[in-house]
Amino acid sequence: MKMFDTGDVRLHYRIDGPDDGPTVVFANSLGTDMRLWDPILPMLPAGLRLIRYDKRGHGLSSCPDGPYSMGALVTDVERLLDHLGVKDCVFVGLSIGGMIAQGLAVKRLDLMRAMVLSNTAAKIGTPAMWDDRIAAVKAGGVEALADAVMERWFSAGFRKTPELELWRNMLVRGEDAGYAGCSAAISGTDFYSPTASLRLPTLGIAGAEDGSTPPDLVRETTDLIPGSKFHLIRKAGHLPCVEQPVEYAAVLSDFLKGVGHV
Ligand SMILES: O=C(O)CCC(=O)CC(=O)O
Repeated sequence: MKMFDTGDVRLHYRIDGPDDGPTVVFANSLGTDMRLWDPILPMLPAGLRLIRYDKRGHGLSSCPDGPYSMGALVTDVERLLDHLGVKDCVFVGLSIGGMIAQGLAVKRLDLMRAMVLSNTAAKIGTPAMWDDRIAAVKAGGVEALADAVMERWFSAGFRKTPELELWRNMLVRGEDAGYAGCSAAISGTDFYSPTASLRLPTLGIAGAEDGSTPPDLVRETTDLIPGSKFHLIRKAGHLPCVEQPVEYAAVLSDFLKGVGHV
């Protein structure tokens, strides 16, 4: 467990693997922390330097007053990667983490060899939808949204398993202000034009039962980048790294090999 003060926020991060290994950076979704990646990391090729962090308002990172902007979320990870001397990483972002990936690629392509846009899009939802969600969190906390979020995050099959409770706990025990702050950042983001200008190896991953970023939406964003690849994971919702970790790790490992990272 490590902490880095960017000047604006204290970010909790963790590094697994050798200091000199090819670097893979993971950015997680709204309402989750870095444990989102626990199911897949043991299945990735040995020798990688795996960097995870909790974005502002999430996990063990500090929770500045909101609302947040996408620019601030991108700058947070940019400063962390500069602090760690990262260059040439593969950046894996899920949902809002995938928006951060797009923003970072536009701003600092020198940091990235390739990116994975998992269960994400250039634009997610509408400002009115996010306003309603932020108002609901302010009135009743994230708990007020939790049952609906579970329906979007997980397939019907997974929602019947005892493991669901763990992920629901992660969501509702997070900071309400962090959830609302990051919701505002998503609301204000439309990356269609900047993402279409990107030229780097990109893999899109979607879950067939994703109620937040359905496969067509993920594909539309991935297709903005010429030469990108796309993979659909069946029997999974918004968090396929949780529901189908073996397939997710295999697809990611193949991509890492394809871009010469292993
Ligand atoms: O998961 C994210 O980062 C944003 C997309 C979303 O709204 C997830 C959800 O449906 O709760």
